[in-house]
Amino acid sequence: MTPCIELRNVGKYYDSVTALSDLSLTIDQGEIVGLLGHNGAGKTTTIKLILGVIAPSRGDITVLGHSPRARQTNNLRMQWGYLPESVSFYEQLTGREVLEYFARLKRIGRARCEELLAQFALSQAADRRVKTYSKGMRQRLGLAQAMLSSPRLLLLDEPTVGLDPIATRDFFTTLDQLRQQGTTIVLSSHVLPGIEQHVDRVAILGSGTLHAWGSLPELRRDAALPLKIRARGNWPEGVPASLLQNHGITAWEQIDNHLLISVPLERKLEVLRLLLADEHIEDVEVQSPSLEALYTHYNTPQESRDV
Ligand SMILES: Nc1ncnc2c1ncn2[C@@H]1O[C@H](COP(=O)(O)OP(=O)(O)OP(=O)(O)O)[C@@H](O)[C@H]1O
Repeated sequence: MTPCIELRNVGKYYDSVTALSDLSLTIDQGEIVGLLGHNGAGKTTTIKLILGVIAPSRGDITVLGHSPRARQTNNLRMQWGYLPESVSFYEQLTGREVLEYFARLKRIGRARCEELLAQFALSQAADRRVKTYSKGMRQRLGLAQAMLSSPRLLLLDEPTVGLDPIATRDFFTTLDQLRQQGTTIVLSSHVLPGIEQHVDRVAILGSGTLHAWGSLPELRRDAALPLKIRARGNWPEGVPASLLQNHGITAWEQIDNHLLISVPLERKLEVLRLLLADEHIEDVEVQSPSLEALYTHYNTPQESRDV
């Protein structure tokens, strides 16, 4: 597959501040990539470097085969969508006027604006001034602006900030649809819930350094965090030692008629077989390490990791 974005050993320094150091990523066309990290991790810097708004201090960046700062990229950039971290608009303009203003800059017709106003539930408020919009409405207007050109590449900096749960869900549904149409999407976030099912790969950044890069199954394998198995059973005299202890499984606790077991990934099937062979078991649930657990793991210094 042709890469859409390539960063090779990219660093960005501001005097004594290292915003990003030695970042290498290859992002394929049509994938959704999450840039995750705390405040100051380097997410916005990465997005600005990909956009060509700032130049790297070292390393190389190519977007669709060109340097994002090369002159021939100007036309290509018209087909990219970008949502900055803090969206601000001309407060005196209406939502429709704002969108039409950006549409004119990108030589896009009004029909597309109407389509996006409807898609982001702003049609009814389209003739109200932006200064009367709630935070969520501004964010939705920003997203509509980013999607004006039906972009092949969409860069979104903290897109779900200010969105309520329904708007967040709708937003991710839109991203899934765009991915199906071949759009490459890079989104930065420090809000993890909700992202997991929608990203193909994540880059976990901390203090300008890449801590982890891969799909969630890859990161789960690499992190080797234990699985949680939750079983419900009806043992008349408590959980018998023969069920787990006698098999060397010690990380478990019983709360009423629930068993909470922590096992290494490679023992999953063995433990499931043991549980399913027990006549008192009524239900079994397996929980893979969540994105939150992986994020915490990779943001913990290696020497302090408890695995
Ligand atoms: N123009 C600049 N001058 C000096 N330092 C900068 C500049 N831009 C970014 N930095 C520093 O680079 C580091 C990374 O910043 P960046 O904005 O990329 O982080 P971020 O992950 O997007 O954080 P946040 O979630 O808070 O937006 C921070 O320490 C920031 O202070």
